[in-house]
Amino acid sequence: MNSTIAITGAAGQLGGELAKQLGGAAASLTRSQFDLSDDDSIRRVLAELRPSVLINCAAYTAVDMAETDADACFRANAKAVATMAELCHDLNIRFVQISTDYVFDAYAGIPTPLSEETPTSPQGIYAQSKLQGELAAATAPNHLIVRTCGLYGGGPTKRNFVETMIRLSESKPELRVVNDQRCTPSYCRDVATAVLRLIRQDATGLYHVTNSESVTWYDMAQEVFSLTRRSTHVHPITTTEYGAPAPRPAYSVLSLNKYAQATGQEMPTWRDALQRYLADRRFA
Ligand SMILES: NC(=O)C1=CN([C@@H]2O[C@H](COP(=O)(O)OP(=O)(O)OC[C@H]3O[C@@H](n4cnc5c(N)ncnc54)[C@H](OP(=O)(O)O)[C@@H]3O)[C@@H](O)[C@H]2O)C=CC1
Ligand SMILES: Cc1cn([C@H]2C[C@H](O)[C@@H](COP(=O)(O)OP(=O)(O)O[C@H]3O[C@@H](C)C(=O)[C@@H](O)[C@H]3O)O2)c(=O)[nH]c1=O
Repeated sequence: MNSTIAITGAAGQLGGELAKQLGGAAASLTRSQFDLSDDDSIRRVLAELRPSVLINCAAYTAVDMAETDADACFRANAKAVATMAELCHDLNIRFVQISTDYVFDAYAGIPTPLSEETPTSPQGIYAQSKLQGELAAATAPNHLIVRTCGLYGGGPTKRNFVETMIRLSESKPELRVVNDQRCTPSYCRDVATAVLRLIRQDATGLYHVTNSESVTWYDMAQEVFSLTRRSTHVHPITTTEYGAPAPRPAYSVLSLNKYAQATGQEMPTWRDALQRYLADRRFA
């Protein structure tokens, strides 16, 4: 086995950022090289590559489309993860699986940041497939599962809330954005740095890693337009009014205490991260 860190989904937001930060130490695998729907390709690539670490950033991430595409979503986000976990067991590879805040939903009483011990309650197809992927990943003896939220990064060609807001504002003077979902949208650069820190510390088990503090998507949209000096008017609406196909958590702010205790590091705030992303993007 060599010291290579293999990254799947390398053409995606987080995979691309990890590849950038790892440089030559990374074996970056895109969909054409590592297809989650093809077990044989997964087995062949990992047997040939024999990396020391496999970071799986590849996933079916189209949350709303998943509601009517369950088979493909579960094949990518659960079945393929089980295959990877089995191979990581057999080939003694450290398995790093990325998961989501959407595994949470209902909460009772006053919302407080959700810890790694908080019971999960995934509602939509995507969310359920990601929790099944966590359970599969945990069968690998040496596994690290990182839940994150609201990823953005990689510049204007990537699909995420920040880029969607910027793109829509170019053709619409007014937008309607939900104000009843609170979470912590996170800059891929900060999440990638934190994931690599956990890997270097030989951390195992489940960790929450997002930027810090929390915001509603409505307030996030407002901040995007304030920082980009756009006059787009944002109307606060409810999740019901928005009417997206997939259910989403009303509150999925993740507690970062376990990460802070393990690394001695505090994550940058979502506001600081957004400012840096938009500054970096201007020159992207
Ligand atoms: N985006 C977010 O807001 C959040 C994401 N996550 C999780 O983080 C991880 C990374 O997400 P993110 O970087 O945003 O995702 P992206 O959607 O940016 O990238 C996902 C990558 O996976 C690849 N992919 C999709 N389907 C397959 C498949 N069947 N076989 C091989 N590759 C495939 C895509 O390839 P291609 O480029 O060819 O389409 C893409 O490059 C995922 O596990 C996701 O569930 C967790 C919380 C929030
Ligand atoms: C584009 C848009 C979205 N919204 C709402 C929909 C949704 O509730 C919220 C976020 O919208 P998006 O569709 O951009 O993001 P969404 O696909 O919900 O993002 C999710 O991606 C997956 C992969 C994850 O794992 C989650 O952590 C989360 O980041 O904002 C509006 O209210 N108005 C809008 O114009």
